[in-house]
Amino acid sequence: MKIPFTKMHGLGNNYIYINEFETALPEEQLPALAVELADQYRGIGSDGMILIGPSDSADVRMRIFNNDGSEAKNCGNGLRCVAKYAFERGLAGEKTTMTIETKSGNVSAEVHVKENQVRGVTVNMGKPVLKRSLIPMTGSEQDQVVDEKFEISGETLRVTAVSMGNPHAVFFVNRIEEAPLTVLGPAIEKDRRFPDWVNAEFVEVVSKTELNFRVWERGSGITQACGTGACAAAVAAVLNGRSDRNEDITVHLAGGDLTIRWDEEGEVWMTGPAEVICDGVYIPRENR
Ligand SMILES: N[C@@H](CCC[C@H](N)C(=O)O)C(=O)O
Repeated sequence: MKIPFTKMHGLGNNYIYINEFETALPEEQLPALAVELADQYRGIGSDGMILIGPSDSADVRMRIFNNDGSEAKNCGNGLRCVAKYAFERGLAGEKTTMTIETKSGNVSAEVHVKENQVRGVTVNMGKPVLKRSLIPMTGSEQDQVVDEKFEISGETLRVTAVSMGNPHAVFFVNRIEEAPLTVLGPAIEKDRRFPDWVNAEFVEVVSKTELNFRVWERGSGITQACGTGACAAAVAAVLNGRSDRNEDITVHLAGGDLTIRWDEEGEVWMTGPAEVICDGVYIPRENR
């Protein structure tokens, strides 16, 4: 068996995309395939695998697997890449605004096209979920987790928790260079207070409209960018009075910038790039 694929990235957050309109993959093999593809030595190398397939409720469906094989419910950088792929390969007709089904609900994405190529994508990421039990996070009965004391590995931090369909723990730091990504990232990710584990984000507030950002992703470790994480960071900045609602916030990630806005109606908007790296055909290990 050979698997046609496209490698794409959004700000360096790269996944192997497989078109399920053309290629059927056995459900039980998906986690292992994600791990195999992501292996930079014997696979292709990536932060994980994303499937683009038919949907009953939207133009296309996205499924995302991290590089440890776990399946997540949402992926911001993935959504922009899926929109670009669907537009350029005619999966959503000629629509420049399309709907995408995810495991956390449907979203809409608008592609910005120049000379028949998608140069950027704006996604309405929907409303953030702030209720503690839905993040999910254990703890006191407090309804929302905003600037809450969080002790871990002998350090005392303060956490704001936001779900963008997937869970995020946001920690503000004074200087992004000092973000304890490798020291505390793995411990936060699997901390028992987050029953589904969590993506850990460190954020420096440069100004009300500018944030520096670094991420330790659940299931993938350090990545160059996390779209849902950038949305969570902007929401957390507003909840902590460090940014304003309805204002564009530029989030500087390791791989580049995203523009995030949490509007008056409660919707979070994300705008940023998406790029194709290459198309290819993968030969699974067992078939070599
Ligand atoms: N990189 C993604 C998020 C991917 C899933 C995440 N690691 C999780 O397990 O929730 C993004 O751009 O949002």
